[in-house]
Amino acid sequence: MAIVDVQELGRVFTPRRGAGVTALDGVTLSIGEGEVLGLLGPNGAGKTTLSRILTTLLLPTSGTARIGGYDVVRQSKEVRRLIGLVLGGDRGLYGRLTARQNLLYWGALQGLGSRTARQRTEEMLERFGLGARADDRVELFSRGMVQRVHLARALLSRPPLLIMDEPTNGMDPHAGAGFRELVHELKGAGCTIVLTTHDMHEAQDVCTRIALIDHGRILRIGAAGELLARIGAPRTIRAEGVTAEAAARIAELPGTVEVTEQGSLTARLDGAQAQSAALAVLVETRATEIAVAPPGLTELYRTVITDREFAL
Ligand SMILES: Nc1ncnc2c1ncn2[C@@H]1O[C@H](COP(=O)(O)OP(=O)(O)OP(=O)(O)O)[C@@H](O)[C@H]1O
Repeated sequence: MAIVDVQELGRVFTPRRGAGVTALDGVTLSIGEGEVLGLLGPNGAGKTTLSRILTTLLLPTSGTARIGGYDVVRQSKEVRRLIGLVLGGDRGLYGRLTARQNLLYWGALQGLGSRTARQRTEEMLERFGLGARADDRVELFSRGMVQRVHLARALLSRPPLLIMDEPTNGMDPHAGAGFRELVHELKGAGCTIVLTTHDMHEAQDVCTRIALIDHGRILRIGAAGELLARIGAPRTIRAEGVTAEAAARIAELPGTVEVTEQGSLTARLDGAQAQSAALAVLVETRATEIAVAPPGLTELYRTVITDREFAL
């Protein structure tokens, strides 16, 4: 059964003056129970807008979204009981309150009852390694610690659906790995997760499906393996000790998409023929550390999302 059902969802931001911005442009999407759906796309693609509508923080201007059968606009109270929201960065916590106070306060807002709220707060502080700093004000925490408080808060009411907007933003590699373990664990417990991230490795590791979004539209949606097979994304060959002549020969092979050289070489190659030819050149010219990497989400992303001019 679908826990999230989105039909032709749209959101236009209309400023007082000037043209409106279409942040979401007719998104249709269904998410089954126990899925982990990754939302990937460039800055300004519409991912946060979609998350905010699903969590009832923002109204759509067209279309519908239902969570557990409840409409996010007309039945927002029921929807809020089903979701936990994890935001990136400093949004959404009370800096002047301690970690423990933030969790207790949130538990009260969720109507948990003081005994349950206290019990779960202690559980969460322990689980996220916040015990030693539980009575420090959150504004004194590092970004990674703030993220752990966010996660603890979202899980306090044990919601069946978690919406996470860049939850690992600012986490160190250890905390990031801990986060991925947590997602696997939650998935095992039947939790459904919508995860916005710019981290392709994280998405590939934890997501059961990926939605690539740009200009407010879903461009591709499916399991990473399926999407990769469909587009035939280029493979990457890396090598060390590559001569300038070898790099030039590889750059000229039909099927070479890109060659970068910085003492070592990285070539993106389309098709088996280009790959074999490049390997032959590398072996012949005695390159070392030759490695072929299968296409991953980075290649998918680069193929589907057209380059944008970098604009601030
Ligand atoms: N309150 C707002 N008023 C006007 N425009 C907005 C508002 N919120 C978002 N937008 C615009 O809507 C578009 C989509 O923004 P959104 O924040 O959803 O993107 P995103 O995919 O989450 O980007 P990022 O990866 O940078 O977080 C952007 O063009 C953005 O400028």
